[in-house]
Formats: sequence, C-alpha cells, structure tokens
Amino acid sequence: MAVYTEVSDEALRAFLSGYDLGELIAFRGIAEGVENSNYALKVTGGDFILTLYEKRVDPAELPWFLGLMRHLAAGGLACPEPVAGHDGEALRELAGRPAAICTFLPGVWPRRPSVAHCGPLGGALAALHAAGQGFTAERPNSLGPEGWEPLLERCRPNGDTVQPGLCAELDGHLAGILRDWPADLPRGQIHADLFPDNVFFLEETRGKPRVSGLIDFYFACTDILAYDIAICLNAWCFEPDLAFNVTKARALLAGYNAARPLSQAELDALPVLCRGAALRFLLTRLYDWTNTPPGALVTRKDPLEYLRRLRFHAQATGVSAYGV
Ligand SMILES: Nc1ncnc2c1ncn2[C@@H]1O[C@H](COP(=O)(O)OP(=O)(O)OP(=O)(O)O)[C@@H](O)[C@H]1O
Ligand SMILES: N[C@@H](CCO)C(=O)O
Repeated sequence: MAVYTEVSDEALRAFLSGYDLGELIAFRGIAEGVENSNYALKVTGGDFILTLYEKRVDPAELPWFLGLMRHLAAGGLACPEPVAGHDGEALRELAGRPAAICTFLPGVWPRRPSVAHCGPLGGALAALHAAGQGFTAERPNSLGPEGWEPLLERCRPNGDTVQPGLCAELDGHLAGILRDWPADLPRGQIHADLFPDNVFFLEETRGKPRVSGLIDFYFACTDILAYDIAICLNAWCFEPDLAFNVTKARALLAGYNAARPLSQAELDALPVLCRGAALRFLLTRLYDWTNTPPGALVTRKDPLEYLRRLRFHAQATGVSAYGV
C-alpha cells in the first residue's frame, strides 16, 4: 500500500491549475511501492504520475533527484521526466507534502525476471551511466561503505533476534569488504536501487523483452559505476531458492559491456562490489525488520535473503564466478 497521503478531487484540480496539462479526467492511487504516495493521473494533456514525497525522502535532496531525472531524460534515457508548472518549477507542494508530476512510462516490471530480461537490463544500466556523465552535481552515497558500520551498530541491539550470531558474522564480512573496497574505479551518477520493480519492459515479437523505462531514482547518488552492476547482479541473478544463475549474470554483463566496455580493474572488483551491495540491502532490511512497529504501512523485506547472497559472493574466487 503506498498512498499515505490522500488527495481530494478539489485539491488536485487546484494543484493542476498551476500546470499546462489541461483538464483532469481521472486519477487513482497506486498500491505498489513503499516510500512515497503515487497517483496515476489522466488529464487532457496525457498520462502522468503524481508523487507526494513522504518522510523517508529528505526534501532538501529532491531538487538533485529531479534535476538528475530531467538531465537523464533530456539525454534520451527512458525515465520519468519532471513536468514544470507555469512558473518553471517542477517541485511543488500538495496536501502539505512536497510533490511533483512526472511523465508516465509504459510497460510492466517483470514478476519473474528471466535471462531474456538481463541483457536489455545491462544495456539500460550502461545507458543510464552514459547519460549521467554530463550531470556534475554530486550526491554522496549515504548507504555506501562509510554508512555500513554506523548502520550495523544501529542493527546490533536486535540483529541477533533474527538469527543467532548474525551480527558477529556481519562484523567479519564488513571488515573484509572495507579492506578490499576498490579505489580509483570510474565513478558517476548511479541508480543504486535498480531492482526488477524499478525496470519496465515491453514484450517485443518472439518474446524478446525491451526496456521501456527505469523508475524510482530516490536512492540515486554519485558512486562507483560498477557498484550499480553489483546491485543488479544481486537483485536479478538469484533464483527464488537463492541459487545464483550464472547465465543471467553473463547476459547482464554482456549487455552492459556492449554499451560501455568494462575495464579489467572493474571486472576484478566485481566480487567485492557484490559483497558490499549484498551487505547494504541486508543492513537496511535488517534495520527495518527489527525497528518497524507491527501494523506500520512499510512492507518489511527479508534480510536473510541477502545473507545467502553475501555468503555466495564471499566464496567467489574471482570474476569467473559471474560467468566472465
Ligand atoms: N513514471 C512512471 N510511469 C509509470 N508508472 C509509474 C511511474 N512511476 C511510478 N509508477 C508506478 O508506481 C509504482 C510505485 O513507484 P515507485 O517504485 O517509484 O514507488 P516508491 O514508493 O517511491 O518506491 P519503492 O520502490 O522504493 O517502494 C510503480 O511500481 C509503478 O507501478
Ligand atoms: N530495493 C530495496 C528496497 C528499497 O527500494 C530492497 O529490496 O531492499
């Protein structure tokens, strides 16, 4: 459920009078997503998405996120493009919340990602990285390596209730990851949360899917480009039983490499980048798991799925484990 803030018909009509989008035909709350309130809008000017930013997004960071999306869309990436009102401003206020309207993207996210999705996904990720190159404002990754130790400390009081010995195991992984973390790899604007529910596809003939849009840029930041690949390897290339699917990984890396060839240093760093990415999602899930009051609207996700991934990456002896 992701409509935390209700918007009345009158309030929405008044809000739309600040835009050049025509008359309201219909609107409905979208149940998917956990961070913000999203509405699908149909106006005489077309289809749009209205987002009301809830308390997990820092309002001070919204201009950076919207600026990045505008830049990527202008560079030809299929991502939501913020729509400006009459006054040229895309970031506005509605029902007491910061709010923005973005363009609607067609397609659906894959409920069961297959090998056929992974190649186009890699290509789209490389296109995102290329389109981000001209966007010079930086946003540090608060969920990057410097953030993991403090996050683990915040998880420590309740972490072992999820699995005995968990925090001690994570201490060991974290020390190794920080020791091996690469310096000097190519950096730029990364999505940092490119899970299947943030990638829309349209089926082409003979079952060949094509990426029709990338959404949800609210974890985007400036970091190691190959770290974004590591996030995707974690999110896309494990089966429901958490077995690693090397064919998916090979397809993802080939799709990326065809659009932006990876250096040997980037390839060599993939195992530790994957360990870091697994730890990042494990820690945020663990924190939410142990600190979300029962009955809260936020859907908790299983942290231990990421422990299984982390263990896989920790035993990888090199990039060959990823099909390269
Ligand atoms: N530009 C868009 N075009 C079409 N549909 C969109 C667009 N943006 C969002 N949606 C729809 O809204 C849903 C929720 O969006 P999103 O994932 O951004 O929500 P969120 O609550 O911000 O994120 P999170 O995934 O972090 O919970 C998507 O699954 C999709 O159905
Ligand atoms: N993709 C994250 C949630 C934040 O969007 C996860 O699966 O833990």
